[in-house]
Amino acid sequence: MTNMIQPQIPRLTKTNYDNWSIQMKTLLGSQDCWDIIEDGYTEPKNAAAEAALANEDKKFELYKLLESPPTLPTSGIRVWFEFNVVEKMANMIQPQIPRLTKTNYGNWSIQMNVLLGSQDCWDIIEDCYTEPEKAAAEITLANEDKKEKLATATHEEIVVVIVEDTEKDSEPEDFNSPPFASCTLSLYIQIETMELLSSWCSDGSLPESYVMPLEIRPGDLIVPLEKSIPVIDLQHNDRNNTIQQILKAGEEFGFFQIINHGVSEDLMDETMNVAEEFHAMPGVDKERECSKDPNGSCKLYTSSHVYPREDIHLWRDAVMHPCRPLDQHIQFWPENPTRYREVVGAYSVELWKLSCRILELICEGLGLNINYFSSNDLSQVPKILINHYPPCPEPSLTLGLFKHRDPTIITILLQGHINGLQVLKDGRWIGIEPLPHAFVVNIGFLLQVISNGKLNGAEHRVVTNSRDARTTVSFFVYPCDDSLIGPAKALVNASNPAIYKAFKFSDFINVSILNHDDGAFKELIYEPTP
Ligand SMILES: O=C(O)CCC(=O)C(=O)O
Ligand SMILES: [Fe+2]
Repeated sequence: MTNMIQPQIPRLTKTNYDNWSIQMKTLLGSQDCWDIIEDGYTEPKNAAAEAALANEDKKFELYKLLESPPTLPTSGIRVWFEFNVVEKMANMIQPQIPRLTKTNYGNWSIQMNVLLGSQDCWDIIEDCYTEPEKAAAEITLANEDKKEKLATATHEEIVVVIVEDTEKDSEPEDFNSPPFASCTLSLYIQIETMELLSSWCSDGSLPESYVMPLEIRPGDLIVPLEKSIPVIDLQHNDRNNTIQQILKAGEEFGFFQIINHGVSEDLMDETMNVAEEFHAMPGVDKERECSKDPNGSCKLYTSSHVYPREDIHLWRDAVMHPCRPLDQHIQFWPENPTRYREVVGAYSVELWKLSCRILELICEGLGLNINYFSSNDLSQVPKILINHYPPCPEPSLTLGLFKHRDPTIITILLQGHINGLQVLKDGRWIGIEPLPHAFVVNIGFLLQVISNGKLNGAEHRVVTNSRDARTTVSFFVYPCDDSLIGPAKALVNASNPAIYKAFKFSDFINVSILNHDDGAFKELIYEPTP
């Protein structure tokens, strides 16, 4: 990468690491790129990396590792040559990137260009990117089996090797085994592994990287399970009364539970069963089941979307995929457990109807047209997120999810029968009691903005426990990417001015995913002009 900025870069050798890294840092730092790299880079402590640094001959073995994927020390991340570095960098900026495949290079490269270009990074990457015609790249791209093995190998560390065409290189070439005859190793990066939590958590330890700073640890405090979160009966035949209850709960808590909501109890139970069965499968199988879409719409991850960027990890695994229109997405969902598509498909259809019904009630209560969402280019694209929080050896030290507001319009949660969800009310955490066959509904931050602050996209978090695994299914009601979100015009006037700026949803979601603190949200509040 640095070669394109300044061709005279020092080459990494066994003796010059410190000096080399300072120069690299200065060089890339001057292009505002170093912090992107730093997160993906770990000191070369790992045995494979050390060995390679200590012994020039070992470089050749690194190439060999890449030629024989089963021995590549990797775990769970698709790695192949420089593509993966580009993908990884893009992932840090925006997790919704398409995955490079044999057939989508043109489209992929345009999207990467836009994505990284927006961060002033593309021109740096471009020169280090090899067109897939080149032999080394072709071999990796052409062999889907190898990719599969790379993706599912379960060693502890990953070594990514960036190869560089050195035809013009004047140094003697001692790598003479095709297809690497014209390549030298210029840099290698060791990336922290992204092994699913459920693949190793039963060893009884809580690694340091899961220990939260004191101020956000849940501690040993017993949080009361509050009856005060309203439980609203949707069969109540006084529609006005139902609307008033929803608005009041949305203002005071941002959360409420609903019963008699019309979704069959059997379907709720079956959905929970397949969700649990999915997370109980071996990691390799989960990876395979979530890799059916070349554009990567079905995402399996651990902790958060941006695991490689995290200082601290969360005690959860997750799978997320879009679910509407169903016929455009269902073919990319897991086929195992065998009833996954049938059950989660039926569940998505029912939850879609339920979300429309709740939004209509809310619109009516706010004084908006009941078709506000469908008629304002806010057509919704819901996603299913299945969270899994395994039993945790030290629940007082870690979290299943950080305190956050959902970046949605609303969220409807099936939380099963295990406690864990807590909402922040007047500076105090209160637990949301699991009620059989109820749904937990919460106001998303987008609806807080649309309602101009009347409704509360409340902060919530998830704590773990040492006894029971907890699986939950969130139905996230998102607007489409290019929706413009801002206070509804009907709710704003001279005596009630807009308190939020309008923003494009896609701009917002990228920032909010990367910042689990409130920064992204605060940015959107109008500072009154003096
Ligand atoms: O798992 C839970 O209880 C809550 C999940 C949640 O807050 C989320 O997915 O945003
Ligand atoms: Fe949430």
